[in-house]
This record gives sequence, structure tokens and C-alpha cells, in this order.
Amino acid sequence: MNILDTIIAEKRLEVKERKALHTIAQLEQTDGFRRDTFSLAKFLLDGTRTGIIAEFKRRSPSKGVINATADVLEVTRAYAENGASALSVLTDEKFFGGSTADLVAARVNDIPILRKDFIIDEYQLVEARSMGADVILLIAACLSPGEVRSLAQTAYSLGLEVLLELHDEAELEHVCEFTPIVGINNRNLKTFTVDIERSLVMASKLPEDTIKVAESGIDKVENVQLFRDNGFRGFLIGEHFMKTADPARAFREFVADLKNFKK
Ligand SMILES: O=P(O)(O)OC[C@@H](O)[C@@H](O)c1c[nH]c2ccccc12
Repeated sequence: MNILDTIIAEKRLEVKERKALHTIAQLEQTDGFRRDTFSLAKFLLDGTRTGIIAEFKRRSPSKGVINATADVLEVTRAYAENGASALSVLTDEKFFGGSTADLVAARVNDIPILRKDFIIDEYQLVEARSMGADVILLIAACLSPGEVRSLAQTAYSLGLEVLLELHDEAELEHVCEFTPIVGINNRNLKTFTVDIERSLVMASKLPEDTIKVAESGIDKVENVQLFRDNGFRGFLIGEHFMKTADPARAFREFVADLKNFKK
């Protein structure tokens, strides 16, 4: 069994447990459902921002502990105030050390928040809305094209947007009319190998009007510029900031370098 299979097996149990704790009707009564969501598509296409989807990630199966002390409020505020187009907050506890509480804390920021988790069930979409998320991730590597379509359609009906994550050509059939925003993960979730070229190779194979996001392994402003030159509007970056003692500062420095690089 590869790591992705392990995570999904665990996620099925977790979802079952969580369903027993709160009914959908209860979740629909929460504050999250009463707010208007922010549009990721709109924020990514807004030329005044960087396009960076800045991630808060404490640990990962590939790297172990990335940052044991970072404060979610402090870091996400710095991301939002310094040009991030959106936030990505891990909510998986077991493998990434995230939580619902992290996403709820990040909600003070007025930019879109992606609930970063392994979504396999409609219940998690209702949870995401209830937490205050604006966008959910659907990972092609662990869903059939039919599941993506159905989950994405439900997400939009709840007022959420979808980031569909692909890794290779075989997953292109997962793209559908409910997935206008597509991310290319440079990291293979089954083997953890990172190949920044993945995004570039896949870009030309996506439908013309897709809003393209490059994901993972981005640690240089040169990478962002290269992706921009190839039509990407979003750049999902976590470790490069989170692995430092001061992720807020690392983010500010990256954004400053990016501005200078453009000149
Ligand atoms: O930390 P990085 O290499 O900058 O990558 C961020 C993000 O792309 C990565 O965390 C990610 C992409 N897809 C995922 C799916 C599940 C968990 C995590 C991820």
C-alpha cells in the first residue's frame, strides 16, 4: 500500500466517526454557512495580487515535522497582508498535523481559504463550508472522474469553489465543467518525488480557459516567473515558508524578491 492509499483508508474511518458526531443539519446551522464565500477564481485573476496560494502546514508524511511552533493566526495574517491571493490550510490531523481549529483561526483573513484535506465524501464539503472555507481540494489520484464530477457539482451548489489536483496525463479525464480551476501537483503523492516540470508539461494539455495553478516544490521566484510565462495564475507554496523559523518573514522576502525579479 502506498502512502496515499494509507491516508485514504484512514480518512474513510475518520469521516465515519465525524458523521456520528455532527449531523449535516447541525453543520448547516453554523456561522460558516451564513457568510458569503470569497471566489478563488476572482482572486487569482486579480492582477494586483501575487497569485500565491500560501499554505499553513505543520508536518507532512514526506518531510516529517516542518514547523512545530508556528502560530496559525500570525502566519496567515502575514500571508494575507503581504499579497497572497489565497490561503491553504491543512485540516488533516493524523498525517499533516492540521485541524479544523487552524482553519477557523485563519478565517479572520478576508481572502479565499482552501481547505486542504483528502475529500472523499460529500459530508466533508458541508464540513468545509461550516469551518469557513471557500475552496476545497479534489485529488484526482484518489477519486474516479465520476466522483470528481459529483463532488465538484455539490461543492458549487454549497457556494464553494474547487481546486482539482492532477499529477499526470492519465488524470486529464477528471477535468469537467465543474472544475474550471486545475492544479498540477509537481509532487507525486504515491512516491513523493518532486518534478517542477510536471506543471509545464501538463499546462498545454488542459482546456484553453482553465485557470492553472502550479503546486509543490516551489522555492524560487524564478519558478513562479516561469510558471507565469506558461500561463499559470496560481502558485501553491508551503514548505519554503513553513520550514523557516519565521514563515511570515520568509513570505515577505519571497514577495519582495518576486517584485524585483519582474523589473
Ligand atoms: O510544501 P510545498 O512543497 O510548497 O507544497 C504545497 C502543496 O502543494 C502541498 O502541500 C500539497 C499539494 N497537494 C497536496 C495534497 C495533500 C496534501 C498536501 C498537498
